[in-house]
Amino acid sequence: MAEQELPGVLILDIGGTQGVLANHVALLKKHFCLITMKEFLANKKEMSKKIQSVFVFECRPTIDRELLESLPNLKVIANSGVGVDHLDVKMISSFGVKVTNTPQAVADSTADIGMALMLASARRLVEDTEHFAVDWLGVEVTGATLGIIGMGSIGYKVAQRAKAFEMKILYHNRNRREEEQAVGAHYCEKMDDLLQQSDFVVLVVNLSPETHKLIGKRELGLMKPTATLINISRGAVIDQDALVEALQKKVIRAAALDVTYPEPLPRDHPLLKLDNIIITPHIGTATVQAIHMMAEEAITNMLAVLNGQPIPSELLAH
Ligand SMILES: O=C(O)C(=O)CO
Repeated sequence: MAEQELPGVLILDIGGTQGVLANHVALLKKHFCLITMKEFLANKKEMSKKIQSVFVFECRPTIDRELLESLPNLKVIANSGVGVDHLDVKMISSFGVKVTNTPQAVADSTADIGMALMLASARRLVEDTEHFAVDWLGVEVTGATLGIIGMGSIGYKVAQRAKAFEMKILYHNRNRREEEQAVGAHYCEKMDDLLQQSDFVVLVVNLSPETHKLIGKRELGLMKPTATLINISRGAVIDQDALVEALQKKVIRAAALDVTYPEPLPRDHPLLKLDNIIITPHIGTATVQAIHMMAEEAITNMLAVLNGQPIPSELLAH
């Protein structure tokens, strides 16, 4: 098929690294005529009619009303990544445009980062050796109690991994999950119960008005002084000021965060001055395999919308 016959996809800010860009571009090119933001802005009149899909790389760019108004043939915005807190799904849906994400593609790599952070914090893998020389005892993950807040596809993958570590698994979720039995997870209807009982608490919820600052001073105060808080969801799920205070006063043992707000943190941020914290730069999906699968899942979603077929991962406006 000639390139001009393929449906047009506007690609928005495909992340930072050339590796990501090349991988996504190669896959997208098989099915779409690629239009960059630069090309779109240079020739809006012609390009706007061609564009039927927008491909968004993870949580970086947002889509505003003005862009939507300028794309009369737009049918789908495909987010590459699971979190869509950067997109106003309700507003986008009001234009008759579908929004999709990639929950399957990100689940393993993000769960791995959760486990990596838990182990690194528990066994103090990234502390400087000078400090380590005087105080080197970590804590065991094996047999400890893990509290998972948010049991979606990533939370469940964390539970599967934790089972292999013989952890006692508690979870809190909007709904009880049938799969809990397969991983031996116990449902805590009240998040407070989970916070009080867990040695490690991992946050895997979507960011929404309900989960914004879900973990604040009160919740940190409920946790054991020996407990560790791990965040692989979105930074704003934690009240960061409260976390700084809790870590300074040793209200909890430690924290390990793959996500913060903002990202990255300013160099003088108080979280960066603590020694009982590990911070990684939002690398939940930063693997060759995940990036590839995310593009594939996003493409499947886009093609389903354009071909009028059932959409595997559609997000509905609430
Ligand atoms: O998929 C996402 O939205 C992520 O942030 C994974 O880390």
